[in-house]
Amino acid sequence: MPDGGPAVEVDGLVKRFGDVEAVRGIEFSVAAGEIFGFLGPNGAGKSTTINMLCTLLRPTSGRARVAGHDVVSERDDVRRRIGLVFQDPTLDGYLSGEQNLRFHAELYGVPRSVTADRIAQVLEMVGLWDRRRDRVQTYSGGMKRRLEIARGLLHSPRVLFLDEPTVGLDPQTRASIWDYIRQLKEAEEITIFMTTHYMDEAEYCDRIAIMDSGGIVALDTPEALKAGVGKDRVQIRTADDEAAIVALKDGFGLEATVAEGAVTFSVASGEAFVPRLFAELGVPIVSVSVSRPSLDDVFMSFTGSTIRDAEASASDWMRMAMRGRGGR
Ligand SMILES: Nc1ncnc2c1ncn2[C@@H]1O[C@H](COP(=O)(O)OP(=O)(O)OP(=O)(O)O)[C@@H](O)[C@H]1O
Repeated sequence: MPDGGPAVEVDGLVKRFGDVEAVRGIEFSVAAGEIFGFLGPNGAGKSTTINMLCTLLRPTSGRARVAGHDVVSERDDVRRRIGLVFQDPTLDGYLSGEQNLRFHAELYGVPRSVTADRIAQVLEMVGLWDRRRDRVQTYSGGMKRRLEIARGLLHSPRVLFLDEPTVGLDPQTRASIWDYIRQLKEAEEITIFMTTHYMDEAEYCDRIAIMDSGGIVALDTPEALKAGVGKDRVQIRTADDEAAIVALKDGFGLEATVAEGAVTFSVASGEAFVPRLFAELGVPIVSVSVSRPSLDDVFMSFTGSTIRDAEASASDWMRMAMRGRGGR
């Protein structure tokens, strides 16, 4: 990558599948050394974008450069400089962890003289050195994912693409994978481009792009995105929720609903609003909590649904589509 150049540069990138425009002319760049997160509901176009950046899919139009090289005209240069960790595991279960890595090193032309050291280094980094001689089929889900990350790093890529690196793992394993990702950023000066469905994980990214219906609808740091929502979430427990909802509407012009067992609404400067609420609501308040906007609120404000609702409706749609095809 030319010194100081962006790790990923995308300009007017489009991908069409027949009538479906999966990616509609997106534009962004990722600086070297960033952890960049891609968020969006199912079908938003995230995988299609990543696949184009990884040279696995040819763009319909537009341009993308990864690690300083064009993904179409300099495909092999891009491939040598990227690491991939995708959702579908591609490890060989009959081989040991170490053998899997050795095989990959040969495939990528890692010089023989450095292979052993490099394998030891990445296995140590993901905490699998002690299990290196065991067959991969005896590994837990989390260990397999860690081995995949080690493999993605073996040839010292400049950009590591991670597609849902922690999906399906328990919270503890997710947390440890994130520890590795952060260590990695420190140790290898690598750029990390990832997709996730977990909002708490998106918080760890330096910047986030939210994708919806083939376009990028927001792109900024998690803090700036949250600040952009501009409103705090207030939840009150009251003696009479129905009366409180009416009083909020009539007295303050606020739309409230019951969520998580509490009357919930959004207001600018929530903490400053609370004294007024106690003084003027006219319905006894039992307790109150004020929270800053979360990335969920950001996602909601740009896509009109929570990421969980978006997933639920996508799976409902899939079910309906299956029924429509007689796949009941
Ligand atoms: N090979 C393909 N042929 C036809 N349509 C496709 C193909 N791949 C993706 N699509 C369509 O392109 C759109 C974007 O899909 P994509 O997989 O990129 O979304 P996504 O954001 O990665 O979703 P998910 O979170 O489910 O992986 C969808 O409408 C999808 O049906």
